[in-house]
Amino acid sequence: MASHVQFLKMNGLGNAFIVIDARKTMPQLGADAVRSLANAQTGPGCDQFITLEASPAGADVFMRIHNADGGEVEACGNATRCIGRLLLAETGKTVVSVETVVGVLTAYRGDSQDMVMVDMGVPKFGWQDIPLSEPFEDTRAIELQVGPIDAPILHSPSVVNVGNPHAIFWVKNDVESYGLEANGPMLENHMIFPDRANISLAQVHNSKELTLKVWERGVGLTRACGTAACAAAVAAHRNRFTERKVLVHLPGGDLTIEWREADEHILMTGSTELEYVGDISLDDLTWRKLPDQDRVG
Ligand SMILES: N[C@H](CCC[C@H](N)C(=O)O)C(=O)O
Repeated sequence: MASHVQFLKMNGLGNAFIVIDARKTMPQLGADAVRSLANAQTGPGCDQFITLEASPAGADVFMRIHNADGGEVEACGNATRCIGRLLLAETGKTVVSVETVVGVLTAYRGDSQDMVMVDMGVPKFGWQDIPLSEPFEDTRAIELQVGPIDAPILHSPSVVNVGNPHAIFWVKNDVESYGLEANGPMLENHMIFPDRANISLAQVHNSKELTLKVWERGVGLTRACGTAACAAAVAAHRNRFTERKVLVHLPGGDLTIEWREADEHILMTGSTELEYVGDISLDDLTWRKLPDQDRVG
């Protein structure tokens, strides 16, 4: 078995990924290795660790997603865009397919090499689909006593599943003014969320624009979260706050989200960045950036 593996350091609006292409050699990296590499103190650092594998469903690739805490999860919109960029360049096609544990997603070339649009599929709203531990018939507004951020709530929180679970708290003031870093762990692990949840604070500016701050399940605060942007855009429209197409501002940049009326699919468009190629020693997980001329593939 190879003693080293190359990786790509990529990001979608600052949402950081380490990408390993295991379609040729499958490196044995367990949860402990993921945690070590995802931690910027001990590795390159990332929010999600992405492993590319052959697709059993015949898609261009199977994308396996692990959060920085080592847990495997169902969806990652920004990573899907980054992998879409790699596949679009690798295949020369204008449309590529990415299989995940919750289905096959489609990625489309955008107006430039770094811009990618992903069809994230159809959202789910049933309380069992989120999932929630209690029955709520109207998941646009669930009753959740959460203390500190109750006060400025404009509207009870909404929950949506876009492959992964999301809760959106509608706030009146600047999303930076609620100390999400302090409230995040309590909300992520609230007993109402048996699978935990990704937590967003959303400030709606007008019918076409909102701002998000996200505490990601298994990660913490991130610069951007694609599935959160999808969930918030859908929940905002369901609450009649916005139209079906909105511009979502995140700390790392903007995403355009459209919840298409014809088929209820969510389309997410935004930029991606390939930062560098690196190399990891599988013996001791030490790593280094590779100079351009040493890149393979
Ligand atoms: N950053 C990712 C979401 C990761 C969600 C993950 N934290 C989870 O546990 O579902 C995105 O762009 O969609």
